[in-house]
Amino acid sequence: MTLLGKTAIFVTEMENSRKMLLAIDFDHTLIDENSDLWVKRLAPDGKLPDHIEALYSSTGWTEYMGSIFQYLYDIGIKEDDIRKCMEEILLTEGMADLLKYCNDKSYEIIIISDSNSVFIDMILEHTQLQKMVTKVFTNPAFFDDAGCLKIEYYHHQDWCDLSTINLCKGNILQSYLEKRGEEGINFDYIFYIGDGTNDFCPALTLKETDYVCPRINFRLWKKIQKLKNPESSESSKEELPQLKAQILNWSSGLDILEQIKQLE
Ligand SMILES: Cc1ncc(COP(=O)(O)O)c(C=O)c1O
Ligand SMILES: [Mg+2]
Repeated sequence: MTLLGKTAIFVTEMENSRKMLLAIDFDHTLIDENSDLWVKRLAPDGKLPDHIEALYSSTGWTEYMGSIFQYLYDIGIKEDDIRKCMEEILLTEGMADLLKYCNDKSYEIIIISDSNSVFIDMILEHTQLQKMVTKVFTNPAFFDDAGCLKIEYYHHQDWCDLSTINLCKGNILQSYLEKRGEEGINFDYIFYIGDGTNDFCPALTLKETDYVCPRINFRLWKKIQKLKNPESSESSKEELPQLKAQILNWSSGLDILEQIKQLE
C-alpha cells in the first residue's frame, strides 16, 4: 500500500469517529424503578410513619430521604440489607446494551440523578456497568461510623424553578460541557436520556444537533408532547419555553442505540 493510501484510510477513520456524550438519568431511566421509593420496602409492611411521609416535597426530597434512612437505621436495617434491596432492581430494557455499545465506541457516558451516590454505586457495581460510566453527578451519600446512611445536597441552587433546590441537572450538564470544552473535547452529538420533570431543564439547554430522549408515557414525554402540541394545552404559545433539540422518544435503550448507529 502507498503512503497516500494509508493516509486516506486514516482520514476516513477520523471522519467516522464522532464524539458523542450520553447524559443519562438514573431512576426510571437507567434502572426500571425509583431507587428512593424502592428502599421503602425495607420498612415494616413497606410503610413509613406519617410524620416521615409528610416531609416529601416535589421541590426537594433530600430531607425526606434522610429521615427514611434514619428510620431504617433505627429499626435495625444495615448497609448489607440496603445493598441487597438495591440489587433487586432491574435495569431498563436495552440500557445495558446501549451502555456497552457506547463504551466500546469510547463515547462518554455520564449519569445525572437526584437519587444518591450510595444507591447508584451499589447498582452500577452489581450490574457491572461502573467502569463504563465516566462520571456520576448526584447527591453525595455515605454510611456514618454507626452505620446510618446519610445524604447531602449536590448543591444549593436558587436559579432554576424547573429543578429541585438541591440539584439542577441543566446546570450540571452545562458545567460538564464547559469543563470538557476547556479540556479540548467538544461533542458532535449529545443524547440526554430521561423520564421525569427534573429532566426538562437539561433538555432545554440542548442544541439543534442534540437529542432529548424522553421515555414514552413518563412525565418528561408528557411535558414535551404538550410543548409540541400547544393547542391541546392551556398555556399560550408565547409562554412556552423553547426546546431546540431533536426529540427521540424511547421505550427501550435499543431505540436510542439505533439512532446513534445512524449518526456514526
Ligand atoms: C423521591 C424521589 N427520588 C428520586 C427522584 C428522581 O430521581 P432521578 O433524577 O434519578 O430520576 C424522584 C422524582 O420525582 C423522587 O420523587
Ligand atoms: Mg428519572
